[in-house]
Amino acid sequence: MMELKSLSKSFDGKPAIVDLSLAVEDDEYLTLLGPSGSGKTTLLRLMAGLDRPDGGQILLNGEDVTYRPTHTRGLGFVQQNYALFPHMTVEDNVGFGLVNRLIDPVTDGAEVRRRVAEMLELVGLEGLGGRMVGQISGGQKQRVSLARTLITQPKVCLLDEPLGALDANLRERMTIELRKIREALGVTFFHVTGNESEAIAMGDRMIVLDDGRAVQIDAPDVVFDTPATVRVARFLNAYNVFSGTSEGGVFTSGDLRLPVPPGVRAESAAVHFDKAVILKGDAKPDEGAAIKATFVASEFMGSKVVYFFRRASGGMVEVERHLSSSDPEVFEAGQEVTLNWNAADTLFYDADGGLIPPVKVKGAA
Ligand SMILES: Nc1ncnc2c1ncn2[C@@H]1O[C@H](COP(=O)(O)OP(=O)(O)OP(=O)(O)O)[C@@H](O)[C@H]1O
Repeated sequence: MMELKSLSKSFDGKPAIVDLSLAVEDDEYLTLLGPSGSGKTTLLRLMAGLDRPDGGQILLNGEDVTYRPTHTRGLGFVQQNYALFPHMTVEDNVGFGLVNRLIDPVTDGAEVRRRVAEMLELVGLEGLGGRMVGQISGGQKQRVSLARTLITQPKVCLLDEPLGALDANLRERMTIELRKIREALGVTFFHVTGNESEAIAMGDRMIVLDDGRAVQIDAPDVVFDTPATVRVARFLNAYNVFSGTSEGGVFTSGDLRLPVPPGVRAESAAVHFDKAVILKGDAKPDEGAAIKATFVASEFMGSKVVYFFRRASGGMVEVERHLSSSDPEVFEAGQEVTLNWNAADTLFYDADGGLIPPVKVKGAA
């Protein structure tokens, strides 16, 4: 098990990691999601021993490794740019770490070949061992990079945006394969991503990093159902967020009016893209939340369609429909609609952006 205790790191007086604590369990798939500049790479570099923290501790199985050199930590690091040797074959790249490591190098050529072949098979590269790195595709380079790290049998494997350079199709396939490879080896993966769908699909748990702080650590479905802060809700790219004010038990944002428990001062409301129904013309909304909007555009994205509307009171709203549940609806540009959802599906956030724990309120279905 790896434990991070109150880690902090600043660059030129500007905090990059702030008081971050986390326990990474054995045999788990953790994803770290955060916007650009939130400190993801910095955190990985601290864990790997490539940078020193200003404060805090890193423990590996109870042992303090905070200032131990990288190669003694038993960690693997798959870097963003693959960092392969272009003048070597795939086989030599994969075997390199095994042959050249400082501690316990493998010197028996037959043993190296056997382990390289085993690893190439695991990552789906059998038959390509003799190719030069320049003669394989981006997705294959990604696998070589992974194989090269995994062959050294790390206890924890750090992956810095490992699928970032791949096209959407390949990324989807590798998402499934990474999970399978991890499960086959029983090694812990700590996978950094800026992509929210990747974080949901891959991990047993996800950590959301915002401005150097771990603002939420939970199972992916919990993060998606109840983002801990309004910034997380925005960042997940799955919620419409409305800024407003609360008075006398009512939250108001333009024409949106929603009951909130007395004394609650919500300043933002968020509703998931897939919660609203779209009512055309004069159709009366159900009780609950309703806003007037006009149709702007729609976008087909594989198994779903996303509709974009402009609110009468300003700002854009998105509604998502999964095509397995209905055929796509057709709207004309500028067509007036009412977006209507169950008030109980709304999350509220306070002035500091913190989630107000959901409670049943009057008017909610
Ligand atoms: N060596 C450095 N010197 C000075 N500032 C740095 C250094 N490394 C990172 N930073 C700063 O620390 C903050 C966090 O950077 P980091 O690279 O960890 O973010 P990130 O979440 O990995 O971003 P991205 O997704 O864009 O790679 C940023 O403000 C960055 O400018």
